[in-house]
Amino acid sequence: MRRPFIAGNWKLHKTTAEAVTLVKALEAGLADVTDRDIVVAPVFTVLTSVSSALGDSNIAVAAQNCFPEMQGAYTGEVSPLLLKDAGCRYVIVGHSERRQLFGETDGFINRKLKAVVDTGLTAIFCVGETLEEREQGRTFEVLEKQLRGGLENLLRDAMARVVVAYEPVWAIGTGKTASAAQAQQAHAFIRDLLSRLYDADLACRIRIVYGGSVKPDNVDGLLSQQDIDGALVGGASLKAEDFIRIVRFLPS
Ligand SMILES: O=C[C@H](O)COP(=O)(O)O
Repeated sequence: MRRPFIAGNWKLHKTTAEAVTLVKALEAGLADVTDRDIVVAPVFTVLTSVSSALGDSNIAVAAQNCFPEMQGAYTGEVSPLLLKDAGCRYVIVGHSERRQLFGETDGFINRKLKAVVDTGLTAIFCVGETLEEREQGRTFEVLEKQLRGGLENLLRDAMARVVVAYEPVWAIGTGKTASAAQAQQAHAFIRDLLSRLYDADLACRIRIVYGGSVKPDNVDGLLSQQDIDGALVGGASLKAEDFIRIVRFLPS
C-alpha cells in the first residue's frame, strides 16, 4: 500500500507574513492527519520562515527548484545543500513551467534529480505532455522521453527518494482537469515504464501523483484511481480551506 502524498506548489505567491499565516492555518487544520505525507512548496525567500513556523509538525517543506551543483560561481542559484540547510525535505524538479519558460532540458533535469537525491532530499519529478502533443497522439512517447531522460543513470536505491508527478501541461492553471480515466491511463503507463526501467517491485512502491487543476470538488475522484497516489496542487493550495479539504480527500 502506497502512502498518499499531497503537495502544494505555491509558485510565485505569498510574502513571509502570508506564508506563515497559511502554514499555521494548515497546521491547525491538519494536525490529526497521520496517514499521508503533506508538503508545502513556498518560494525560496520564505523557506526558512516556513520551516521554523512548522517546527516538527506533520507538514514538510519543499523547494520549487534547485541548481545541480553544491557550490561555486553560479550567481543567483541555490543548491540542494542550502535547501536542506533551510529546512527542506523535498525539491520539485522538472516542472513544466521551468521546462517551458526557462528552457530546462531532460539532461539538466537529470543533473538536478541526482543532486537532490545525493543530498538526501526527495525529488518531486514532474512530467507531462502539452495539449498539442496529446492531440497528436504522442502523450506516451513524450512521457517516456521525459522519464528516460530525467532518470538516466539514476540507480534503483536512489529511486526511494523520488516521487513522480504526472502533470498534463494543458491542465495546469486552466481549470481543465484530466478526467480520472485519462489520468489513470497516464499513471498506469508511467508505472509500467518504471517497471521496465527498474523492476516490478520498485514500480509497485513508487508514488505517482497527479497535478493539474486539482480542486476540492475533483480530488476524490482522481485519487480513487488505482495508480494515482496523491496530488501536486497549484492554485488551490494557496487557500487553507481548499488545501485542507484536498489533503483530506475521500477515496471511494
Ligand atoms: O505544480 C502544480 C501544478 O502546476 C498544478 O497547478 P494548478 O493546480 O494551479 O493547475
